[in-house]
Amino acid sequence: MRVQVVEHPLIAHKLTHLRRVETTSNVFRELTKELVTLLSYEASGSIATEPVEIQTPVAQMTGTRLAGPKPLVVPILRAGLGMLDGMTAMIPTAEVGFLGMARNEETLDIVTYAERLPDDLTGRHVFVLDPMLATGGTLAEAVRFLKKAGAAKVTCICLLAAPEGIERLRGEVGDLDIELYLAAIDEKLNEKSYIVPGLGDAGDRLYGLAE
Ligand SMILES: O=P(O)(O)OC[C@H]1O[C@H](OP(=O)(O)OP(=O)(O)O)[C@H](O)[C@@H]1O
Ligand SMILES: O=c1cc[nH]c(=O)[nH]1
Ligand SMILES: [Mg+2]
Repeated sequence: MRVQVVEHPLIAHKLTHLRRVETTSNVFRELTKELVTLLSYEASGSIATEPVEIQTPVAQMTGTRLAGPKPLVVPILRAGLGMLDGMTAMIPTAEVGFLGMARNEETLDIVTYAERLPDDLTGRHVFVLDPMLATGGTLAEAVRFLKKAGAAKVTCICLLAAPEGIERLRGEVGDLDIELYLAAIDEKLNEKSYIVPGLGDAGDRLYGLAE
């Protein structure tokens, strides 16, 4: 499993603003979109391409285009939905599927309450979007599900991760062909399994419940 923290001054600046308790939902949504756009540049580095013959106004040349099958972007509802626009801005031809997953805040069990994906994922490069990798339970479950459905490669894009979550992911699905791109790895999880220092509940902050 490849793990890369994308280091860039704009990512560090925007992430700091995102974390601040006084950042309102509308600004939080805008920053999330901008951060995903920056992260997706790195995260799409291994996307498959093929040569294409084109004519410029001056000459014929061999250019490059994305190879089929189309990449599939899968936000994990709810919070992952906040990352979708930033990603499709960069890969407008991608297909989009949805996984609705929530962790029970008492037991930390993962409930998959929605699934709307293409029937056959064979050979597909899937980009999973979820801002928070805390205990890793949600992402491990999502990766297992997508791989079982035939995905050839899974690239996960998260804003923040706890070291405990990365280790769990490595232990449970690290032998599958997966990559993880992050804006930062934080210090630890607290007693409620929230990321410290983190940014709080990403879904609540995106959709106004934290204000
Ligand atoms: O790594 P884990 O310990 O599994 O926690 C991470 C999950 O928690 C959050 O979602 P949440 O369950 O709060 O659902 P929401 O997006 O609807 O708020 C987050 O968006 C991840 O999906
Ligand atoms: O810190 C955390 C952990 C899980 N989910 C969140 O939204 N935030
Ligand atoms: Mg939540």
